[in-house]
Amino acid sequence: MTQPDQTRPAEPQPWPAPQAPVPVTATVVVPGSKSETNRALVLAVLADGPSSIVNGLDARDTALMRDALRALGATIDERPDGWHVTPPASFVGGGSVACGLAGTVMRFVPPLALLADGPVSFDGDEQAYARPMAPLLGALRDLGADVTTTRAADALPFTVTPAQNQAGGRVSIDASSSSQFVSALLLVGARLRGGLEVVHEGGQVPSLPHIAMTVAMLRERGVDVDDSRADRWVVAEGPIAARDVAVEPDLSNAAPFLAAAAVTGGAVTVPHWPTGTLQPGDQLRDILAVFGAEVELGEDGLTVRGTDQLLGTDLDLGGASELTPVVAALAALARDTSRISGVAHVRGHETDRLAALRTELEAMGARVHETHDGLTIHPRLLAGGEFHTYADHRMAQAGAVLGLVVPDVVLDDVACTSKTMPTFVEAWQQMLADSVTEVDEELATEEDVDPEVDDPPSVLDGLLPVSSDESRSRP
Ligand SMILES: O=C(O)C1=C[C@@H](OP(=O)(O)O)[C@@H](O)[C@H](O)C1
Ligand SMILES: C=C(OP(=O)(O)O)C(=O)O
Repeated sequence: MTQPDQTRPAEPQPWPAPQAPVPVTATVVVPGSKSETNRALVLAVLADGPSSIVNGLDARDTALMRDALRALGATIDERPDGWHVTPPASFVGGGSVACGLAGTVMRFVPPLALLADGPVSFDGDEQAYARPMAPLLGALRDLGADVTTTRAADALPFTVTPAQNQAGGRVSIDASSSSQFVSALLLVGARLRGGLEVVHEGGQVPSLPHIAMTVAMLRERGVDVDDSRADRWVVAEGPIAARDVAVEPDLSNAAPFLAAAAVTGGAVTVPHWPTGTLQPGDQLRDILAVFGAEVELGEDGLTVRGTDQLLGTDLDLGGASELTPVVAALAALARDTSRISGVAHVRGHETDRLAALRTELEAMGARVHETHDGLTIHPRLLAGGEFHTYADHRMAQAGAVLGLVVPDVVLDDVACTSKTMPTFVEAWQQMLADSVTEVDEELATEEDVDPEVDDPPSVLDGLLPVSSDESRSRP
């Protein structure tokens, strides 16, 4: 059987988000981190020899990255024991790169074109044309490349024709709309003649933990990076050492599963949660705790237990902005008002996430106010209906969390989760099935110790049919 082409946008798939029949109680294994996988791939093709990557995320964003790197001449052999990456002897131009809707592809790959022997063209999904690119394209021009765009704005689609001298130097950029511009330049910096100094000039750079991840992964490969001053990074010229790596689980993709425990009063464990990590998703431990959940990092992984209180809260998500949609879903189900700040730039993510969240939560009955850099969410009794995902995997995650406790939430498309987790629906359904089994087993154990009960009940026996005009905010 031929495998579906993961690099294409998946056909939209409407999805009635399942309500939780019982408090969600399960162990959920989440696949590898998108951010680590795509950095590991880029660094492997820039390295001084072959590398292997174990537990790399296999999803649309990383399939696009693998194909992009192949278009530049790299060999990536996907074997059962991991991906084996051989860098090209020299980067080849003349090809075209499909970026889909992947920020890491549209930002991390164009600087590699500086090393190519000819022009490289870049295109993406229609929705990607709205994502900010201008600061990075400006930096590539400052490094001698000719960058042409086929639409009016400095955005996708575009072609990068390198100067052929592979010279580095100093570039100044405004990275207030995405940290990925900085990461993109740092990743290639050591391979440019004279290295690279990147200076940010503008408002606050978001997602700083993602830049710290880039710096750490460069240092792990022997690259000298000076990040001792705020808003300035200096990468010394030198080889990037080949390294065999294992990718951590994607902690941001754990968010909806852990949130499921918080909103239903259940308990979800995500195994293999790293005890030291640079993924911003690790902030979920603090975030879920301020919402009132119990959070425990132990040998089995991270366990989140819902309590009978989901509290409103004020959160600056500037460092972990990819969590905004799931956090907004939690806020809409909380007891009182929440304020999310520090995330003005998520207007340039897969969709304008602030507008999308306001629209969808208001349609369900919440009162939501868009601020200059976030959302104020006043919870109300919520009702189901069509929940639009805007081709955004994290909007789909938010809709799934809401659907656990609000009847009749129907996502217009759940297939967009394939961007970073093609197994999302399967994992969600398995989580709910495991929760039911867990409660059935508990009831059976009670029956063992109580001989009066002769017909062991199933938790499903007690499930009330949910009528479409009923709504509730807790199961
Ligand atoms: O470098 C990365 O891997 C990422 C950086 C962040 O981008 P922004 O700085 O644009 O938020 C984050 O939101 C995105 O999901 C992944
Ligand atoms: C912003 C995100 O992705 P991207 O890497 O496409 O920027 C995200 O995954 O939430």
